[in-house]
Amino acid sequence: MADTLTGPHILCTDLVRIFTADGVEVQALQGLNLRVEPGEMVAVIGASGSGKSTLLTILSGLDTATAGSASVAGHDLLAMRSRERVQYRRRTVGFVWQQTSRNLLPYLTAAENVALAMNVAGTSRGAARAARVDELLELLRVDDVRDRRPAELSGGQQQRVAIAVALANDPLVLLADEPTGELDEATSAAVLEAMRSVNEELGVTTLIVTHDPTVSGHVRRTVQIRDGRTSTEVLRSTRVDEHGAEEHVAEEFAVLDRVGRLQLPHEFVQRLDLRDRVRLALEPDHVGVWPGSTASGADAAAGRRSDDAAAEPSAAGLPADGSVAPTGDSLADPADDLLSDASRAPRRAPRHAAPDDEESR
Ligand SMILES: Nc1ncnc2c1ncn2[C@@H]1O[C@H](COP(=O)(O)OP(=O)(O)OP(=O)(O)O)[C@@H](O)[C@H]1O
Repeated sequence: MADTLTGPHILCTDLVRIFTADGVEVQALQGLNLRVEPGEMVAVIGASGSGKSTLLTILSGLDTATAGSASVAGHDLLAMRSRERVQYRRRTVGFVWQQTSRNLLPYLTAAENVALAMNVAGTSRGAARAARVDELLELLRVDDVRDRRPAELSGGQQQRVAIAVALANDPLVLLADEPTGELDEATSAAVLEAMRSVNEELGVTTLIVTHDPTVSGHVRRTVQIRDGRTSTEVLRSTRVDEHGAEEHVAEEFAVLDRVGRLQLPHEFVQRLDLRDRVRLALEPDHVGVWPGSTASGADAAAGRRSDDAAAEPSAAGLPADGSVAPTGDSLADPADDLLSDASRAPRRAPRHAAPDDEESR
């Protein structure tokens, strides 16, 4: 299928990957939804075992999902035949892995590694290829070590060269799996900044998968993955206040899937002792959620009136459009057993727009 510049560059819908090991099924991805627009730079962050590598392996064309759909730059990853897969991996996407040995050949210099990627894909020759190698090494600020082999480079230089290799064939999408996993904090920050400037200068759509929460400080959008699903998102932006001063703002949102499911943040669930089933109330601009498993929870919900706008410590309020700003981790699937006829109580939507002092972008 031809590449496309219209529509999302990454689109996963209800993506499922089930592994079977020793007769036991493991659901690594449990209906994951993800949409990344052209030119975006997004970090997917999650704890160990949450399904990050499984997602990236599918997006890179090395594995296929059990169910659902996934497309990258117009390529349907579940329907792709082997010939298209080869072209896809050579030209449409570029990869940066955590281990240098997976990114670079040890017996080639930095410049030769970049040139090899073009040679394999047959994308350019002669002077054009040499010029492209120079351009990429300069862009990644490793032109001064172009004639060194990987073992003669620092960890940060190795990853910069790896990024140059990944970009050699001008991919539409750059996929990175823990690209800073083996680097110290300062070097990680420098490599992430290099990826950010590549994203801005070349417009390549970039997806970074990592367990490192500090990566979120280098991207505008962070998607949290938990138990094989996307649970929350943080969007960072810069606003100008009424005095003309710039402030960085981070807003956190719960992710609502196609059928209306969301994961309540773990801290909300714990604070209100929500379990088994909860009560819901639809209000003009939000949805209220109350503990439903005890008589006192039911009574509390039933006793509230819709003109009571005071803050109420035993309920969580969610705007009807799902654009809430819950914080922290989330639990899987609390919405499956929701009761729909709860009594009503309005609540100020806890929309969260806190100034962000970190070096947010
Ligand atoms: N080939 C496999 N066979 C069986 N189970 C697997 C396989 N690959 C992954 N899993 C399981 O799927 C789940 C998700 O694994 P995955 O590697 O995607 O997580 P991750 O978020 O990348 O974790 P980490 O940060 O530790 O690499 C885990 O429970 C893992 O044990």
